[in-house]
Amino acid sequence: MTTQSSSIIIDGKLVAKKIRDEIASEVARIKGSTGIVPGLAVILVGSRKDSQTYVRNKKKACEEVGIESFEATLPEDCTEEDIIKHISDFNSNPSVHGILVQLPLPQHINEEKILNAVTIEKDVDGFHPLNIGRLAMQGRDPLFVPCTPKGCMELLHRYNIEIKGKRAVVIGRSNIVGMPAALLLQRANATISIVHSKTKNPEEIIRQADILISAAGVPNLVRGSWLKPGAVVIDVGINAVDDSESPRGYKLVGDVCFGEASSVASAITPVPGGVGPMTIAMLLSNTLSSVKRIHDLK
Ligand SMILES: Nc1nc2c(c(=O)[nH]1)N[C@@H](CN(C=O)c1ccc(C(=O)N[C@@H](CCC(=O)O)C(=O)O)cc1)CN2
Repeated sequence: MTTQSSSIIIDGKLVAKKIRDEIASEVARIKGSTGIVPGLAVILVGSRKDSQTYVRNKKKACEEVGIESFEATLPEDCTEEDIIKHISDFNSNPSVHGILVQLPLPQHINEEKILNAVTIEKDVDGFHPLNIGRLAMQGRDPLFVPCTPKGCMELLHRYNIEIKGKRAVVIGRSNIVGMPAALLLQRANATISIVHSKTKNPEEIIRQADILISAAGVPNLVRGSWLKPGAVVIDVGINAVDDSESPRGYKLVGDVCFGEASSVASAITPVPGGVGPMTIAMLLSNTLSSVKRIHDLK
């Protein structure tokens, strides 16, 4: 007889709501005691529907917690200089405590040049090379940690999942998720491996994971049989697949076959409703830390 266990579902939507409520109280306390209103500036280039939705959701989340939002929307064919001009204005605007440039940028724009222009003190996305460099170094601390990987770590902490001494595998090595997620797990004293598109026998490495963070962007890549029984699975993938039954014509699925994995893992994040909502909650959290640091508030 085989016993089928089922895993704890890590509810990112619920945790993100709790964090937003905590941030709203803090923002109200700061406003009440100092009159300072935290401000977040978002720069959107082009007209990608998904980016427009994320930016709209960021503005709405700011509004709900009492953070003032600033926005610059630029056309697809704008120049790097146009974007940098807006960044410079926000860098020197004392009402703005956080600045982000929504990614991806159009092909003709040099992402590195743009991200380097955001002052490190307001880099609430944590993408500036100085912040990433500090994250990678022993004994140094970044001013900000990228939001999605920070959200993954927050979920592990809030569900009391021990990281120290565990074997952690990260699938994907992107600058915005995979690489910083691996660095954060290492800083939390896990032993890490990174699996990527050129890795030989990825299943063999993934099967060793006590904690798996998948950020591959490939729908249903990870099968239940690839997991170590009892592993904790954090699925960062948000992949749209055709679905004629959905009004949108598509549905969102993760990198991990949820049905198979949930009978092997001890805990797992769903898609949607897992890591995604944590990204925006962590952005608000970084903006709150920024206003506190800039104004030397407790
Ligand atoms: N400058 C940045 N650009 C991008 C980032 C980022 O952190 N900074 N991350 C992603 C997009 N992103 C935020 O910008 C983001 C992605 C997904 C979600 C989310 O809540 N997803 C939901 C599903 C939403 C849906 O139904 O469509 C979920 O997973 O439950 C929030 C933010 C790339 N660009």
